[in-house]
Amino acid sequence: MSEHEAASAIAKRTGVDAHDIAVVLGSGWRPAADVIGECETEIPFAELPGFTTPGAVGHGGTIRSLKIGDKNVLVMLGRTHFYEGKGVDQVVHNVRTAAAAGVRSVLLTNAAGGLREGFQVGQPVLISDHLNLTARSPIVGANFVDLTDLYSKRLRDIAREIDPSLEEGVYAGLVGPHFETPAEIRMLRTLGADLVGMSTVLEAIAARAAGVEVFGLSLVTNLAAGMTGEPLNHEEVLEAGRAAATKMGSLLRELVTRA
Ligand SMILES: O=P(O)(O)O[C@@H]1C[C@H](O)[C@@H](CO)O1
Ligand SMILES: Nc1nc2[nH]cnc2c(=O)[nH]1
Repeated sequence: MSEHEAASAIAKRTGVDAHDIAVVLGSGWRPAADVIGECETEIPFAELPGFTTPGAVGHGGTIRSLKIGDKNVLVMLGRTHFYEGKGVDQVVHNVRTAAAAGVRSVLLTNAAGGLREGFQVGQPVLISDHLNLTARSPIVGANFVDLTDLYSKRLRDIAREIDPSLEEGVYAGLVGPHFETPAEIRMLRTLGADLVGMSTVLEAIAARAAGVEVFGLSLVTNLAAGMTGEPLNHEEVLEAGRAAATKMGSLLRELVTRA
C-alpha cells in the first residue's frame, strides 16, 4: 500500500485536506497525547492503508487529527520498529504518509537510554544528530540525500526558547529488540553517542528524503546498560514515559504552536 493511499484515507476520515505538522510518539509517550491537544478524529492504524498495529507494548496504535492554533496536526501514537521484522518501508510508512498528507515538519519522539554522565531518568534531550547503526536506509537507488542539519536547528532553537534547560545529544539508533551490553555502551560512548534507542533514525532519513523538516526529542527513560549495574527492562521505560507525560506533552504543544 502506498503512503498516498494512506494520506487520502486520513483526509477522508478527518475532513482535513492537508495537515501541517506530524508528531510521532514513542514508547511511554502515549499519555502525552492527551496533553498535546484535544483529539478531533482518531483512527486505528489497522484501518489505514499500509499501517500495522505496533508490536511494542506502550504504543497506542492510532493516529489522531487535532488543531493547535491555526495548525492541523497529526499525532501518531506508536510506531513500527525495525526489530519487528516487517522491513524498512513499514518502519517509515508513518513519516512518508505524513509527508503525503502535506506536513512540512515532523516531530519524532522516543524513549532512549542515557549514555552521557549527568543525564537523569525523566530528562528530555534534543537530538542534535544521529548515528544510524541499523546498516539500513529507507532510500533505494542512487539518490544521494544530504543529511547535514538533519535535526532542524530552527526547531531546536524554538524548543530551547520554550525550555532553556534542554540539553542536546547524539542519538545512536540500533535495531534491538535486545538492550545493549555494557561493552556496547562503552563502544557507543567512544563513537560519540549520548543516547541509544531502537527507532527514529530511519524515519528521520525518510522524512528528509521527502523534503520534510525533522525534529527529534528523546526522553531518557533509563541509564544505559552497565551504568548503574542494574538490569534494564521495558516496564521501566514505560514508567518513565508516564511520569514525564505532562511535561513532554506541554513542550510538544508549545513547539507546535511556535513552529
Ligand atoms: O519507539 P521507541 O524508540 O521510543 O521505543 C523504545 C525502543 C524500544 O522499542 C523500546 C525499548 O524499551 O522503547
Ligand atoms: N537500544 C535501547 N533502546 C532503549 N529505549 C529505551 N531505553 C533504551 C536503551 O537503553 N537502549
